[in-house]
Amino acid sequence: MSPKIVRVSVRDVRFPTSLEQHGSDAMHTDPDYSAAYVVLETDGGLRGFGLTFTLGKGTEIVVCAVQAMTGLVVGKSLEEIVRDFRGFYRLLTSDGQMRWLGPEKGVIHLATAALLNAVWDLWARMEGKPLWKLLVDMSPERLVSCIDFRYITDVLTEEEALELLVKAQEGKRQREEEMLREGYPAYTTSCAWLGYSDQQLKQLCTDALKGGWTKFKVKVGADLDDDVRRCRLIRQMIGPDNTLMIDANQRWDVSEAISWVSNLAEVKPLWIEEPTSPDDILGHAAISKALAPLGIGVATGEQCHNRVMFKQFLQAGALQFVQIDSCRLGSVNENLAVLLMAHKFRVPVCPHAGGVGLCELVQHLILFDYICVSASLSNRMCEYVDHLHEHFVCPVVIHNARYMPPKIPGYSCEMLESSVKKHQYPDGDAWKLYPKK
Ligand SMILES: C[C@H](O)[C@@H](O)[C@@H](O)[C@H](O)C(=O)O
Ligand SMILES: [Mg+2]
Repeated sequence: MSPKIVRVSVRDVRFPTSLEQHGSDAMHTDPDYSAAYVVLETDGGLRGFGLTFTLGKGTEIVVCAVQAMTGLVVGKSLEEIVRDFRGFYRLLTSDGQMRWLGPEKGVIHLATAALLNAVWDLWARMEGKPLWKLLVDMSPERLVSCIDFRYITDVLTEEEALELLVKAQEGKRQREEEMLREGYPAYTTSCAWLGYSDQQLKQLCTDALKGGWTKFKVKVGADLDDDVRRCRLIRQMIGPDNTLMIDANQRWDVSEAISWVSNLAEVKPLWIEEPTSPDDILGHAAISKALAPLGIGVATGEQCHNRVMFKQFLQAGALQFVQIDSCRLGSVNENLAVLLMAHKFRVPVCPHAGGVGLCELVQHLILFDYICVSASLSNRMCEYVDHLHEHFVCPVVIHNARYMPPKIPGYSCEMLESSVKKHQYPDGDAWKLYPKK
């Protein structure tokens, strides 16, 4: 008997990370890492856990959006959902009235992600597998049946997607064993948030180097002199052979981005991330073209709201690194579409992670990408941020700067109930201590 979803609960959970400037960047100066946290309850007692990531204020709006959608989920059995997962994805994203609030972007899409992440978690638990393994063991036919190809068939048809997946079956077992043995390479963003002092930067960088990290991302974009000083400092500490990336979080206009980044070329960044508006595809293309001679690529995706946007970024040659996000796109379903398009265009995927729960979630997707889609580690790495893992039942495991594949069934985003209770906004005990925003 397939479990039937009988109740959906959603809670507003916030962590006061802004107190210590964790997560700060040129546009988000005081983020409180937060989540709309969803629990699906079934008649058999099995539960599914999902979330979408937010920065504090406004999480209550996402919670409301999830509540508005629960009628589409309650009463469905897991079997009914996954038998036609594409249809279920469409049901959530194409409701004749609610789609007006998106479509497939903004708050309503974040809510879709939270709900669908919980459904995937439920499915993986039901099968007794971690999500990445559920995906790895699925047939190519089953995988493509989860994807909504609407609006992307000019670039990727279902038949082509199937072909790509069938081709990538070769060597799959060896890659799975390799991942279980060695893990997936990661980079760290935790050393150089914008609000950290030079002293902190140095200390965190020293610790990270000791811990085996070789790839580092630095926040830039508020003040050029500060950026030059901070980036030189980090480059000096990590040496010429380690990798450095910079991230401006959408701070600049197009020409400003080109000149600002040219001024930082001496520190040899592999990429500039989110140089300008996340919606400006042609702007990113112009930046990519201007920076290519300097050997600097453009990375973006954490605020790229759907597969249609990614399609156009790829068509326009506007990015050289695709940064999928487990909570911005419509969960695994839409991420599968983007992984396959990126593979077709031969653009490496380097997922966005961090926040709260994003590392836990996205590790599954990138493991699947390597084992079953890209079959390559060249120019690829997954972001890692060292905050808030202690609140999860199955936190990520990092060894030698690599994500070790999770072994426990599910999608890894179940939080400890004690943490949820304590950080629930606005009544949790934690928020009795901290000033409310
Ligand atoms: C507000 C957040 O911490 C962002 O700064 C963060 O997601 C960042 O862009 C990243 O790439 O990790
Ligand atoms: Mg970023």
